[in-house]
Amino acid sequence: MASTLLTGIGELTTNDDELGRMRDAAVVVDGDLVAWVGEASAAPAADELVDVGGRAVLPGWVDSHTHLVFAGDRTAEFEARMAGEAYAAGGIGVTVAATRAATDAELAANLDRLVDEALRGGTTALETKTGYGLTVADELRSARIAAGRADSVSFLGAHLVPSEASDDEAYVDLVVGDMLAAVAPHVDAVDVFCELGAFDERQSRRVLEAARAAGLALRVHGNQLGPGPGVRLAVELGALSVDHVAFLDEEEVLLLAESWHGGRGTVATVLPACDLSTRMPLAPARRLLDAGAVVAIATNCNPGTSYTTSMAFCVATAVLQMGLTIEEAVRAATLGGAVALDRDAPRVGPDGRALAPLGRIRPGARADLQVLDAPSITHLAYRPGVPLVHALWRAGERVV
Ligand SMILES: N=CN[C@@H](CCC(=O)O)C(=O)O
Ligand SMILES: [Zn+2]
Repeated sequence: MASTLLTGIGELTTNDDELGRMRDAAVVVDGDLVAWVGEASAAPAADELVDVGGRAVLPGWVDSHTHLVFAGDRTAEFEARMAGEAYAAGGIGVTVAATRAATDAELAANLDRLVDEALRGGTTALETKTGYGLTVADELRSARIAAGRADSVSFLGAHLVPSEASDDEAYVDLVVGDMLAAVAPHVDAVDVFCELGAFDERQSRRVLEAARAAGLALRVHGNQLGPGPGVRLAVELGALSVDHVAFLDEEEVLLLAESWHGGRGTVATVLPACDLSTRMPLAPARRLLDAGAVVAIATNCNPGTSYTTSMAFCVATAVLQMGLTIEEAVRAATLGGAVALDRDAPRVGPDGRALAPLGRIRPGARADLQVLDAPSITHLAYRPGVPLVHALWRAGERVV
């Protein structure tokens, strides 16, 4: 692959502690990596030159929480919610029925459609989950379909106890037994919906401990619909992230912050579009940042609680309604997501291939760059709802 010099960058957000937010900058992309970052006047030569005309450049979005393997939609449920109905975990069952009835090709096509939609909106890396199959065969095909189409795949067999299960315990036995064994080769993490109406603390612990024993990373859906044990459990077991975190007391905020003292802790992932779509309180992202927690912003794209792939919408909401500065929100939606996926540093993939770090623009990082049709990242919140992706590179390849 030839090298490319991006020059004429009016504002460059690197997320790098030393490089910071630069003006009049240039970036060299070589193969799938960033090779050089610095002042435009000092840029080296490259095979190809792209002048971005004073526009802002930032890392591609890293969407660390989506549920994209599904069929059907839940428009009627959404309409009823907007007319005053409350959201309940049981709605997941509607999507489970539609997903089981779909062919592999239909599930793959829907996933491709959403990944492509996300890409056009500036998302260059994403995690997705199983969780709408809930049988060994349907979770396995969900994991297989997701693998290779997402940067990270989480097994969410513990999403809901399906209606055909004889009892909750028997279903958890299946999740930690045959289901986990079947999907493990295709996923890198295990997630659990730890919430009233889904899985309680003891059941969630069983799932997470089995995941850990299988050598997989842990994630938790926690404290979404009310106070609960999700955050404490996630921190105690060293989960990479606990997501939703809408209902937190001060102790839980501190626990999340302190999890980073002396090593890698648990990322608090906020899902602003989901909070709005379920008419729930917005997660206390400001309080979390003030306490020193590591925060990620993700879409939680799914047909029930958050049917959007737009990270830009989530960033704008975080700024306009959650009290984050634009720089904090952009960092949470790029580097924050990378940390939640444990991809903020070089890693080795399951096949032994080197995986370049995500979420920063600096030498050695994966060349995931978005060029905004705006002079600064401020426009992401200043002009909410306006599609601002002017150009996009993913792993060094120009895709927009
Ligand atoms: N909370 C659990 N799972 C999804 C909702 C899934 C659904 O309602 O279909 C979420 O993250 O919001
Ligand atoms: Zn979710």
